[in-house]
Amino acid sequence: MSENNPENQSSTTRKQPLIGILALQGDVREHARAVQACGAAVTSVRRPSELAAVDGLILPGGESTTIDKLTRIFGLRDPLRDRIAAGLPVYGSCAGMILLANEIADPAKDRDGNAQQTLGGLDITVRRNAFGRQVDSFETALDFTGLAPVGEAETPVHAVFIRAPWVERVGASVQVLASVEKRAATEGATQAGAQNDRIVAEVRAVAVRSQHLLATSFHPEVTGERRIHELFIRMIRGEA
Ligand SMILES: NC(=O)CC[C@H](N)C(=O)O
Repeated sequence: MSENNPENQSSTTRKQPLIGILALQGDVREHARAVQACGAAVTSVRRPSELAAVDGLILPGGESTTIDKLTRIFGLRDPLRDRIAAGLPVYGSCAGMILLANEIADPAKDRDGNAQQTLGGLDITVRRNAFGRQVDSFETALDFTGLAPVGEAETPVHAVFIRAPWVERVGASVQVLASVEKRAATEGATQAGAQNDRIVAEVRAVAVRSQHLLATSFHPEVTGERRIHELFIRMIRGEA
């Protein structure tokens, strides 16, 4: 069988997958650059017909309340929910993670008291802007499961968090790929009294996967980190 004959190759290896970036608001260009750097084809998605053409979709970081509203204005909410439910591989970063979550612990409400909606699909509960005021934005080296080729050591991901959510609950089907420690030393421990002072750390999930859905609280697209996008492309190809 000739490797060069396209008919002899499976549909996933015959061509590079076409990856759509939901381009309503947020850091669309950064994701597009990251996808291109991984050698995959990329296109903007603003219409149902554009959504129908893609093999995988990225929900960028930005403002989840705005993206939520715009999906409805652009007639994309139901098509997005339908394709996610039908198994479309989707990667959401930051606001994109919020949009993929089945539940938001603290949804924003508009003037009429309507809570923001998500697209859902990923059985997690997220808390928006979760890391608190002092550390609204921060960078850290993060251990991330499953990025290194088999047999090679994992090396940390340089992760940038910008008013990021964390994951408070994961369903049974959801795998945690990375977590951070939230040090609750200063306020909590001092209040408990000097004798009992100790450093306590809460561990919070910041990268999760469930089958065809991948989400990170942080932004690999802004640091030149390509391994998360590569993982997503392998998921689309059925290789991860
Ligand atoms: N960098 C981001 O995507 C921030 C997410 C934003 N805090 C939200 O709730 O949508």
